[in-house]
Formats: sequence, structure tokens, C-alpha cells
Amino acid sequence: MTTAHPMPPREAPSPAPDEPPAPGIRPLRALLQQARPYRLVLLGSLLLALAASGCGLVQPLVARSVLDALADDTAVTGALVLLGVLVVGGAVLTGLQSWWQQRTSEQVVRSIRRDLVFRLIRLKIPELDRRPPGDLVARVTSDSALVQNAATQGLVMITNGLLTVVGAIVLMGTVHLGLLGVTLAVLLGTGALLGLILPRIREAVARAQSSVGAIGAALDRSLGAARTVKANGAESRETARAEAAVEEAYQAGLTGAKYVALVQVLSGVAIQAAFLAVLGVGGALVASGDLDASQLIAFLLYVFYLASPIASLLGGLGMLQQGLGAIVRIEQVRHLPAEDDVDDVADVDDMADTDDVDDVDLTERVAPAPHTARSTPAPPVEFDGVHFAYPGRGPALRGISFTVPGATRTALVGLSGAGKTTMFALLQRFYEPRAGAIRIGGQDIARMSRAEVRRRIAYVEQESPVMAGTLGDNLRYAATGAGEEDIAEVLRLTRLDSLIARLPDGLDTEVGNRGVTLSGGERQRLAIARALLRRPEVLLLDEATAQLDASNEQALREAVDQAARRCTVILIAHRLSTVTDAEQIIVLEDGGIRAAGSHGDLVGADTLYRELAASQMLVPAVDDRPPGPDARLAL
Ligand SMILES: Nc1ncnc2c1ncn2[C@@H]1O[C@H](COP(=O)(O)OP(=O)(O)OP(=O)(O)O)[C@@H](O)[C@H]1O
Repeated sequence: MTTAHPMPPREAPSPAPDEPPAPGIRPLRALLQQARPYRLVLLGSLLLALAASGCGLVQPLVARSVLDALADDTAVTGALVLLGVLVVGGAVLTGLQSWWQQRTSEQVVRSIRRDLVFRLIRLKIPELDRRPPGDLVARVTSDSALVQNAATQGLVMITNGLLTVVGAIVLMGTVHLGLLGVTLAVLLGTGALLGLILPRIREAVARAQSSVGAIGAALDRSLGAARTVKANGAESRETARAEAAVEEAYQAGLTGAKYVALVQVLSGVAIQAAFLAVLGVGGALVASGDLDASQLIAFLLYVFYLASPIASLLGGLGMLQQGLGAIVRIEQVRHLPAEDDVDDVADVDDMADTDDVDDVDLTERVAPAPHTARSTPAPPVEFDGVHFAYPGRGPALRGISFTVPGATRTALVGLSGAGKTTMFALLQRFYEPRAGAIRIGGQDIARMSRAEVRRRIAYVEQESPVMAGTLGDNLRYAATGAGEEDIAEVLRLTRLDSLIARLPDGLDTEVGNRGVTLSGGERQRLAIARALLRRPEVLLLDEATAQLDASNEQALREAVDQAARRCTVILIAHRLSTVTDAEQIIVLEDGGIRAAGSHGDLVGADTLYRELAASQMLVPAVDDRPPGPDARLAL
């Protein structure tokens, strides 16, 4: 029975769970961290790239020796063979390096996506409450691809380009220092301009990616409520909403593309300008006899040769900027508070640091508990001075205290918005109370892992969500090891057996997206069957029979009565007829307990309860009392 013992608010045991941490994300560091597990592979890729570049780098020298040999009329065969080997060898090494690098980049994106999927599925409910799923999905699918290229190909291109440019500069210095000075002057002038352009690419990419997220969010909203959209003729409005994000992504993409093109133009111009400058100065030197023609040709070949590593360097820097724009959005998700106690395995942070990424098997982390018969008695459930407020809202629960004895039924009734569903959410640790404690079997749930709390509870939500898949998949969702007999029993109890018998594929029938091929009542019965199959210690039913016809509702009541013999049942009901025989009824109003007792007690003792009962024809209307406001009775 209820113990009306309001308690003074107690300090919450942990910091407010809804406060996002101030992450102070450092994009470059975060990006390098993604590449860290693959450093050896990337080094291999770099060495292959350098070897390929080396083959190219010495070609001008060999070409020069061929020219010198021809001029001196000495043998050229050896030099020609070497040139051939360098050309073919360089091409083979380039191919190998490309495959090696692509493979690594696929591994990087796989690792990022696995990590994000792992975290997103475990995000705390308050985080999920305020983030559109479409935007979160875009981070896994689209942002990860940008980081993939930056963390592998981009880094290799930058390092390779840089080393090759330095190597070429050293070799050019050995040919002629004066001409090297001319070349560097031209290149450094262009480099200064590039320093201004590259950060713009990053900004444009960040803007484009956040618009891609907005497209996902807009579509998620429209497709998730497709029937509402169509029924209200809101197709144009929904299209316009998504199109605005599409346009923004286009504009940002265009800006980024302009800057990338400008970088390419500048790198081309830099090489041409360096070539012309060297040709002019070098030609004058050859004319004055201060330089050999072969020296000038070798130097010019180096200048042309520089085009490739410079393009590689700039391409890599462009990719890096794109990756830096996208990694921020990925890091934002990685810094969101996740439930780290819902699996039997180590902390979620292990995931990002995994070196041997190939060996990570996520299915091991998420294996559901096996279906076993429970022998422990049904535990009592106790709310003890519980206070709670949703972020940015006023109090939703104000000092709730009551006890549900084990193996009994307690009903929560009250006007819409009184806080009934919120109590269920706290009981499953979707949110943490601001003060007070909730106990199951005398144990404070704040001191139990979430996995443990949720293992003991089965919850039938207000909307009875059914997941895409087969009827059987949905039924066994939380009780994978359930036997045929158990399944047959819950199907009979929930009267789903006749539906299954009618369907040609029986339990293998696909239910469609969110169970769209089932009726509302069938979905509700399926959700109840799923909950019963778990054999929970505590069964929470939120308006679980609201969509059932009278005959099915009666059957379900009997099923719940039967379940109550072996588990503690708390049910939320607007239709009081479904709870009149509950051992205890709690009447909630504005987040507080207004009255508690049996149906008989409350009809006599509580005016609100009596009004509710009278409005549902459970008791005669009381004429000598002014009727309550209509809105209060609109349940
Ligand atoms: N995720 C949320 N974020 C912010 N406020 C919320 C959230 N969920 C519910 N609320 C608010 O908290 C209050 C209690 O809601 P709750 O769903 O617990 O009421 P309820 O008694 O179950 O109502 P109903 O009978 O209509 O289902 C309401 O004012 C509601 O608007």
C-alpha cells in the first residue's frame, strides 16, 4: 500500500545526465587518432608511394645520362634498360600502393562507422530526445566517408608529396642552385595564397555536411509520419523543408568546389610560371656559357616532375581540410554521453582504441540474455521521494513516494501529462531522478547497471512499437532462447494464435516497417506477448490495451492477472474499467500523488478519481458537486 512519505530532495548521485560535456574537439588530433591504428599499414603504403616516386625522381638523371652518352657517343643500352625498369617498376608500385591504400581507407571507414553505430545505439535517451535521427544517420554514412579519405589517402598524399618535393628540391640544388632559387621564389609566392584558401574549403565542407544532416532530418520527419503528411496534404511543405537543406548543401558544396578548383589552378600556374622563369634565366645562362644545355634540360624535367608531387601535396591538403570539416561532426557524437553499462563487456571507449580492428566482433557485445525460467519471487518496487524535471522544463515529478508490493498489480491513473509515463521512464533508467530513489527488491536502481535494471523489467510502451522483421523476430526480441511451448502459450494468452494460424507464413510473416501491416490491436497484443515471453520480474504496461476490442481486452486482462502471480505489475490506464480490480491505484496530478487506495476507497475518498470514474460510467455522476473542468476529463 502507498506510504505517503514525502522526503526532502536528495542530491542526485551523479552530475546531471542531460548536460552535454564541453568536448573541446581538436579536429587534426581527432583525425590522426582515426589513422593511428593503421599507422603501420599507412607507413607501408607511404613507402610504396615513395618507391614509386623514387622511380620517377631518378628518371631525369638517367635521361640526362642517356643524353650525355649520346653526345659523347658512348653506350646507351644500360641506361635505356634502367629507364625502362624505372618506368614499369614505378607503374607497378603505383598500382600496388593504390590498392593497399584503398583497402586501408575502407578499413578506416568501417572502424569509424562501427564505433558510431555502437555509440548511437547506446546514446542516453535525453540526447536522443533532442537530436533528429536523420542527422545522426548522416554522420555515420556521409561524414565518415570524408574522414575516410582524409585519414588515409590524404595523409599519404601529403607526406609523399612533401617528401618528394623536398627530394626534388635537393636534387635540383645539385643541378643548379641559382635556378633552384628562381623556382622556390615562384612556388613560395603561390604557397602563401594557398594558405588563405585551404581553411575556406574546411568551412564549406562543414557547412555542406551539416546541411546533409538537415536533409536526413527533414526526410526522417516526413517519411516517419508519411500518413500524417499525406492525410494533411502537406507534401509541398515537407518538400520545401527538405529542399531548403538540399539548396544549402548545394551552395556550400559549390563554394567548396570553387576553392578546390582555385587550388588546382594555382598549382598549375605555379608550375608553368616556375618553368617559364627557369627557361628564361636558364636559357640566358646557357647562352652566356655558364650552364650546360643538358643541365638546363635536367632542371626543367625536375620542374615538370614537381607538378605531380605538388598536385599530390595540394590534393592531400584539400582532402585533409574536408576531413577536418567532417570529423568535428563525428567527434560531437563520440563525445555525447552514452550508456556504458548496458553490455556485459568493457566500456564503449575501448572501441575507438582497438588496434586490431579486424578482430572486433560487435555481435559479442550485444548478445541478448538467454531465455531462462525465473525462480526468484516477484520483487517489490518502491519510489522514494522522487523528483524529476526534463531538461529546460518545469518539474514533471514532485516527491513521488509509494510502494508496489511484489506479485501485485498497481495502476497509475490521472490526467494526461500528470507524469505517469515519466515514472516508467525513470524506473528503467532512461532518465535519472533529480532527487530521491527508486528501488526494485529493496535495491536502489541507481546502483545497479542499466542492463541489470532492464533485464528485470518488461515494458509495453504506449505506442506498442513493432520492429521491421517477422512476427517471430518481434516475439523473441528479448527472449531469443524461448521454446516453442512458451511461445505457443503467450500467443494463446494474447489471442495471437488465431492470427498466426490465418497467415500462410505464420510466425515468419514480415510485419513491414514499424509493423505497418498489423492492426493497432495486433501490434499491441504482439508487444504484450513479447513482454510476457521474457518472464520479467516487473511488468510495465503503458496503456497496453487501449486499442483492443472488449473481448480481446478481457483476454489480456486475464493474461495480466495470470502474470501478476509471478511478477509485479504496474500499469497505466486511462480506461478505469481495466484497473478497478488492481490491488492499488495511484492517482497522479501535476507530477504529484494526489491519492492512493483501491477502487472502492478512491471512489469515496478522492473527488478527481470519482469524476474520472463517473465520466466513464463506472459510478453514478454526483449531481450536488460542481462538475470538474471539461479539459481535465478529456483523457
Ligand atoms: N521527453 C520529454 N521531454 C520533455 N518533456 C517531456 C518529455 N516527455 C514528457 N514530457 C512532459 O512531461 C510531462 C509528463 O509527461 P508524461 O508522458 O509522463 O505524462 P502522462 O501522465 O504519461 O501523460 P499521458 O497520459 O498523456 O500519456 C508532460 O508535461 C510532458 O509534456
